[in-house]
Amino acid sequence: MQTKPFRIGTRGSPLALAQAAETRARLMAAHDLPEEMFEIVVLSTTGDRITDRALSEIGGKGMFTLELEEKLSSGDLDFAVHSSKDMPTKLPEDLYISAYLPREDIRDAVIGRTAPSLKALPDGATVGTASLRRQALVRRLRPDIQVAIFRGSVGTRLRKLNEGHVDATLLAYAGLKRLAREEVATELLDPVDFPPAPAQGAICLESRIGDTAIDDLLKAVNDCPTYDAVSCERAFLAALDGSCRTPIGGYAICDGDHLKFSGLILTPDGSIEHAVDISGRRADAETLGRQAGETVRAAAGPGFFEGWV
Ligand SMILES: NCc1[nH]cc(CCC(=O)O)c1CC(=O)O
Repeated sequence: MQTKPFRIGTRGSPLALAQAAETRARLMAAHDLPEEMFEIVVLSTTGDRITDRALSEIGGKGMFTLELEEKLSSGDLDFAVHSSKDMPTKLPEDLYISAYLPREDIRDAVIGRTAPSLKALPDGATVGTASLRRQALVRRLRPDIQVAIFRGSVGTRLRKLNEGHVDATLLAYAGLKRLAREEVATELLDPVDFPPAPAQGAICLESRIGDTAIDDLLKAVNDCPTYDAVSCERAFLAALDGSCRTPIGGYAICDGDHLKFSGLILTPDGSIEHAVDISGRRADAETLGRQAGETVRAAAGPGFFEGWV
């Protein structure tokens, strides 16, 4: 029996800490363990330190995970808690995603200052976001809207909005809910015309391959529909080479043994897009995601992924 506390790795942002606390609470309940059996170890990542540039400029996704993964590989952590959306599609060879917690709401929220919805924003309004996907999807609906790069924690972004730098900002509703700030949302965007980022709203747990004691611990809190849906979405991203430089949206929904996936890639100005819809057996979640990725990749042609940074 384990007597030392399990070491849970997390970033230090308020959202990351809330997610680590939720994970610990679920594990305590699933295994009837006291809080002292879990030590939350906070690490700062490159993505936390560099907040003045778009993520696509500083190298994209690994920026939020690298430092945690190094400490997992060296055995200094037992597992790490991540927003699945921030995970690169390729993981270090010795690590894997061992569990997904039940998914939160997948939608993006508008937090409007001068108007409540994207449609109602004034002509030429400015929306703050650093996400290429959100920029492209906003411009697709409202080509007159200007985009301002907006990074930092959820709290920082809400503060910048309230200071009047922009008319509105966009955030994952899941993050707002986990921070008990959902009342700031003025519009929830329908995934059909505003597809979320692959894996949005899902917390994942990453651990060492072959660490059976940790597998047994984490398996108890895994949510199978989330696992299949997010695996499909990540396979879609991987097939598109998931660079942060291409706006990509997509979401899978499990319905009994079935899974439906809708994906979209678009140019940064939202003027050209390629969409895909696919459905099949949940057991084939990853294959379906990969096929969807290959389908839009072929439809777009090689030139689509070049020509901008
Ligand atoms: N990179 C930031 C990030 N990573 C995960 C979330 C939200 C929570 C989630 O999607 O699980 C956010 C903030 C946002 O997009 O508003």
